Amino acid sequence: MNTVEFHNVTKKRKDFSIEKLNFTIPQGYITGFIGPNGSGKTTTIQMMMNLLSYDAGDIRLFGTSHNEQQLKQKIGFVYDDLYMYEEFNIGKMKSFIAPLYETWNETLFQKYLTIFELPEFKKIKKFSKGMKMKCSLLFALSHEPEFIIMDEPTSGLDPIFRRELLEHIQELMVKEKQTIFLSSHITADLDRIADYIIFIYKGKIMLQKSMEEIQRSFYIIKGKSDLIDADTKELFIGIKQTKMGFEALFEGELSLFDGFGDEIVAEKATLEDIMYFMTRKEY
Ligand SMILES: Nc1ncnc2c1ncn2[C@@H]1O[C@H](COP(=O)(O)OP(=O)(O)OP(=O)(O)O)[C@@H](O)[C@H]1O
Repeated sequence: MNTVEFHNVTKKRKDFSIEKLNFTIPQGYITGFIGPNGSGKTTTIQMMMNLLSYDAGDIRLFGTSHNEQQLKQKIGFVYDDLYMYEEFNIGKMKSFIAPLYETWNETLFQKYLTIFELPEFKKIKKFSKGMKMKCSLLFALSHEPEFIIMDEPTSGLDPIFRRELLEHIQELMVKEKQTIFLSSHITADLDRIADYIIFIYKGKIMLQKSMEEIQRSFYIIKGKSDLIDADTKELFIGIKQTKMGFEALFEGELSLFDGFGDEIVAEKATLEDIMYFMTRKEY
C-alpha cells in the first residue's frame, strides 16, 4: 500500500520544470527525499500538499485524488516557518489548532511538550530555530496524522539537536507505525534513519530505492589512475581523479572486480557519495 503516488506529474515554471515525475511513498516507512539546492524538493512537497497546482499528471494520497478534508486531518506538515503565530505562545496556539482536528490527542500533546522541553507560555517569536522546529513537530504529532511530511526539518539545527530530533522520529516509527516523508540535503541524517530514498535532480527522479538495496549495491571504488581506460570507465556512474588515483561510484556486484585483487579498494557508498557522483558535470 502506498500513502502517496505521483503519476507523470508535470509542472513548468519560468526557469525550471518538472517533467513526468513518477514516484511512490510506501505506507509505514521513513522515506528520505534528497537532492541539491533548487532540485525541486519544495515544489514537489507543495504539489503533494495541494498548495501548488500542476500542469499534467495525477497525485494520489491514501489511494484517492486530493481532498482538502483528508489532507488536513490525515497529514502533519512540519516546517520551521511558524511566522503566522509569532505573537502566540504554545498554549494559545493549541486553543486555535486543537479544535480543528477530530483526532486531537491531548495526552500525546502533553507528553511531547515534556519530551521536547518546550515552554508553554513563552512567545513563539522568542523561540530559537530548533525550538520552532520542535514546536511544529509537537502540533503535527498531536493530531496523530497517518502521514507526516517534513521539509528540511534538520537544516539550521546543531548536530546534537539534529540527532535528538532524528531519534524522536525513529521512536515514533517504532511505536506508531506512521509514514514519514522527510526532505533534506543533509544526507547523513537519512543514512541514519531512512528506509527508502527518493533522489531528485533538476526536476527528475534519479533514484528510488530502499536503503537496503542502496547499501547492498552502491560502492566507492578507489585505485590507481592507470586502471581507468575506455572499458573500465563504462563500469562507473561517475569518476573523480585525485592525487592518489581515482575514486568512482559503482552500482552492482563487487565480484566484478575480483580480478583486480588489491589494486582496488571498495567501500560502501554513502548517500552523499551517490548524490555527488550522480550530479557531477565533469568526468
Ligand atoms: N514561486 C516560484 N516561481 C518560479 N520559480 C520558482 C518558485 N519557487 C521556486 N522556483 C524555482 O524552482 C526550482 C526548484 O526550487 P525548489 O524550492 O523546489 O527546490 P529545492 O530542491 O526545495 O531547493 P532547496 O534545497 O534549495 O530548498 C528553483 O530553480 C527555483 O528557483
